[in-house]
Amino acid sequence: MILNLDPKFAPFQNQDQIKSQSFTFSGGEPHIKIVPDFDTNRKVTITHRLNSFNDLGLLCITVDALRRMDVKIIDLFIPYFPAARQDRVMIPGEPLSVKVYADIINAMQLNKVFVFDAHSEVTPALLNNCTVIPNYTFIKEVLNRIGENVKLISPDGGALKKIYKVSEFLGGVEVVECSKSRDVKTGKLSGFKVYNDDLEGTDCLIVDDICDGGGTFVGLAEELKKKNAGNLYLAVSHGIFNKGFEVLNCFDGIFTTNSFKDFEGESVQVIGLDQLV
Ligand SMILES: O=P(O)(O)OC[C@H]1O[C@H](OP(=O)(O)OP(=O)(O)O)[C@H](O)[C@@H]1O
Repeated sequence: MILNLDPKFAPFQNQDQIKSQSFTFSGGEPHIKIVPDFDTNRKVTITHRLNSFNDLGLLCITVDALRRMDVKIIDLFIPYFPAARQDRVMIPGEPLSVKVYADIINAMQLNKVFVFDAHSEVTPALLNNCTVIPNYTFIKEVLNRIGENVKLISPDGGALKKIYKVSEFLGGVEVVECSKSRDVKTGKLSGFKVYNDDLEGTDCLIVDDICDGGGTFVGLAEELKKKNAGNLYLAVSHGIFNKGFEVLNCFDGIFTTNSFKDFEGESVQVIGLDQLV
């Protein structure tokens, strides 16, 4: 049975649904009332866009409520894993945030945790019983929309590990490897390299897990344009887009899923996870 915690994010509609109402008390604490009209011997899958500690609070009390109703088997589907990029301590004094979230979720003793296109191998390594849902069907749907005559562009080493698997799934679409460098002291992006000189007129699809401010992709697009690439497209599993879409106007098409939020009316094509999992 499915228990959706975010009314705007409701995948798995073809399965039996548990009714609930969540709200926030005036003091800021989350609360939920689950309608106890279902067979608690059945497995419950909670779906939740868990983007922050506030969302984690609602998840914690929901699991508590289900346990008090004697639900034994609980799965969790959280497409975007918060702080997945804080998967290493770069300088003393920083937290290992991804582990903090993982430890709290592990303490809930869930049956399975499903994450969509995890940022790195650290997230599934830290989470008990974690299954990572790959981005293959998402990228396949993007190619359905833009055509298959493109090269897949991997922005950096992190993306590279995954993009060859995407290519294999798609029947061997060509991959172009790239790298980005950061200033050691400030962590700011300082340069990009594209390891393919034969891109004249070639349509390119940059594939990555997250677009946050977009600096990675704007910088890479400039390098691709220097090589006279054709149309440029961007596909990211998790769209944060904190600087909006104006900064990304070098792209002929931007694609994401609704793992983080909805982006209604924005200059991005959102492919719902309900179509992909
Ligand atoms: O839109 P932006 O603000 O440019 O951020 C997007 C980039 O950030 C993440 O990688 P990150 O640089 O954290 O990769 P790393 O873990 O390999 O350092 C993500 O995988 C993208 O490549």
